Amino acid sequence: MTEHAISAHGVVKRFGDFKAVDGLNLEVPKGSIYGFLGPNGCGKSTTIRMLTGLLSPSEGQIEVLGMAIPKESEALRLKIGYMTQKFSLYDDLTVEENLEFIGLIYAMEPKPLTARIDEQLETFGLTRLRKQRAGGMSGGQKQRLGLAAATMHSPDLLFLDEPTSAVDPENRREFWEQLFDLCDGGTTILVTTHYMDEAERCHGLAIMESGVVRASGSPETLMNTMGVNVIEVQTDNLRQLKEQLIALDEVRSAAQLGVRLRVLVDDGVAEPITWLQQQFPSLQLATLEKVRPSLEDVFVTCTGEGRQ
Ligand SMILES: Nc1ncnc2c1ncn2[C@@H]1O[C@H](COP(=O)(O)OP(=O)(O)OP(=O)(O)O)[C@@H](O)[C@H]1O
Repeated sequence: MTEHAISAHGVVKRFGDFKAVDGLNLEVPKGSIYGFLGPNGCGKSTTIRMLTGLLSPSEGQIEVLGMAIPKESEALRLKIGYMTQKFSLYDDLTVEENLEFIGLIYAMEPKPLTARIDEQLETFGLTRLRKQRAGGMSGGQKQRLGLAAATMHSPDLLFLDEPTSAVDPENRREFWEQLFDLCDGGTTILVTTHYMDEAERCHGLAIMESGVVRASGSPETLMNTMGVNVIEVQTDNLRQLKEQLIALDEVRSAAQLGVRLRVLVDDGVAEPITWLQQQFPSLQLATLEKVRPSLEDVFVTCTGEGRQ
């Protein structure tokens, strides 16, 4: 039996008449990196707040690290780390003072605290910056400090809410290396993201829309079972063709990528290339190729973003 760091069943969160989360079921295996993907406002942050015990669900059961939430939230707090979207450390304190402050909140004794600060500075490449005020750091450095702070007390489970929204691709890549190091050390990580390349790095994924999980599984499984074929078309007048394509019921989405149009056709259509050429005879002369689905294809297929 797989041990789960998080199990949630039938979780609902209402704000007045509005359901921000509507019947969420979630199983996150221990020691994995699990991604939450979804458009703005789909309920990712609300879900994280419930899983961390900061917000009580209106309905449903949540168990995190074997504890019933929100009942045992107080005990859970010592075992989890939470990095929010905004840098929530103190701009006027130096890097090491910020870490010291967090350590004191967790009631760490002076000697282990000093040793842990040194260790964290080293792990997150901040040793040279230890006397630097946090307010003067770059986006990438702040994010590393945020992760160092969130893991000061060596949590078993780490929640990261869009941790890389303010950093460049190189720093994002480095950040993910650090997440895999943490994961190797046994930490379970739940991360929300808008970036498909980040989602693809996760062991498991849930794609949310309007408070509902539309699809979940490993990135590979999601890509292999999404129920569409992906055809790339190279021809003239792509803009006009796109409009005509998305008017067809069998076409879930058509998106331009440079000189190509990426068309998602329901897999109920047995021969999608022949079918497209039958719909638009001018495509007999065009280049059409069936390609491997990407996670972005999965995303547009299950969130309906493709028709917008
Ligand atoms: N305290 C609240 N009171 C009322 N509505 C709320 C509250 N918190 C969140 N919502 C609403 O619930 C929905 C989900 O919000 P949430 O912040 O969970 O989305 P999200 O997926 O994290 O979005 P983003 O990617 O923009 O952070 C939104 O429509 C939001 O306006």
